Amino acid sequence: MDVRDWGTFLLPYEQTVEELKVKFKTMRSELKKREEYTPIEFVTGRVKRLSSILEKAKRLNVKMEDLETGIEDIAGIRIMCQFVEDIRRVAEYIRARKDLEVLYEKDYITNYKESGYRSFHMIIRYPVQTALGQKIVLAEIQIRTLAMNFWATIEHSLNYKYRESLPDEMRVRLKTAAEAASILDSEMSSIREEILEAQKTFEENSNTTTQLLKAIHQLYFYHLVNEAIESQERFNAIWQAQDMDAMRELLDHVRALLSNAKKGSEPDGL
Ligand SMILES: Nc1nc2c(ncn2[C@@H]2O[C@H](COP(=O)(O)OP(=O)(O)OP(=O)(O)O)[C@@H](O)[C@H]2O)c(=O)[nH]1
Ligand SMILES: Nc1ncnc2c1ncn2[C@@H]1O[C@H](COP(=O)(O)OP(=O)(O)OP(=O)(O)O)[C@@H](O)[C@H]1O
Repeated sequence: MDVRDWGTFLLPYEQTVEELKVKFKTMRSELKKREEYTPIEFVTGRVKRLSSILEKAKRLNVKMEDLETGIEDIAGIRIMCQFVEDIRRVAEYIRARKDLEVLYEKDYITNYKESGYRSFHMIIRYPVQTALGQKIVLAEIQIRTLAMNFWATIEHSLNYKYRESLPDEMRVRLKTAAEAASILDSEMSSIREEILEAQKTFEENSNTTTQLLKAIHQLYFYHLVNEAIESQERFNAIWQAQDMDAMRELLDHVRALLSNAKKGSEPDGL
């Protein structure tokens, strides 16, 4: 292949990387709007450099005419997540998509590599629409946490610097660093559960408070002015003490008053 042929060979891969980046960045903003929390922190992508494709083809004994099937990561994107749990969720979203097909997965989180490398990989078939019609290309999606990414980026640069001859001592220290990154991820996961729990309790408490204030307001409509004033005063005291059990009790009490009043007469203005 001459230089011009390489340019056209890489075109569908460039298009694939651009499209996949847009799709997963869009997924990030959509999930943020829908659920206020997104498992995707950020997305990157790259087309493998020519020298790297040729070096890999040589290493894996892939013939030039078999590059499209023999090298699966010419197009690659990387999805970074805050927590390990998010990786499984993102993988589920990818499996459910109709615009790509997952060929196979490599779980380097459960089965981390000898180097200490951790990530979840998916090799996909992606149909890209070119001027000459549809072309199906292979692409790699790497999903990892911020800590895994930090480790892999440093390790990649060190390996690049030392080529094949990374000193043994360095290799061992990198492995230990990978363990440390994994512990960091576990720590963050346990904090995540606490945060989610706190958010849930906060939401429930805030719902009770809102319902109680609405119910007290309704007492006026039923001319239960004394009860409304008394409930408001009790609410103020409970609010000061942040006693949620008392808040729920008061809500039940006010609801009972309202239900009795409703049996009697229709409120003014309702
Ligand atoms: N930094 C770092 N990245 C790795 C390591 N192992 C795998 N990767 C990344 O994951 C990609 C796919 O790795 P593998 O699943 O081993 O894929 P492969 O195509 O069979 O083999 P290689 O790409 O030669 O490693 C690599 O191209 C790297 O981007 C590692 O030990 N360190
Ligand atoms: N799927 C991917 N998404 C985003 N960036 C990637 C992806 N795979 C590799 N990269 C990054 O692209 C750059 C070039 O990597 P390159 O493809 O040459 O090597 P590699 O994937 O690490 O190795 P290999 O040749 O063994 O596949 C590196 O910074 C690497 O971290």
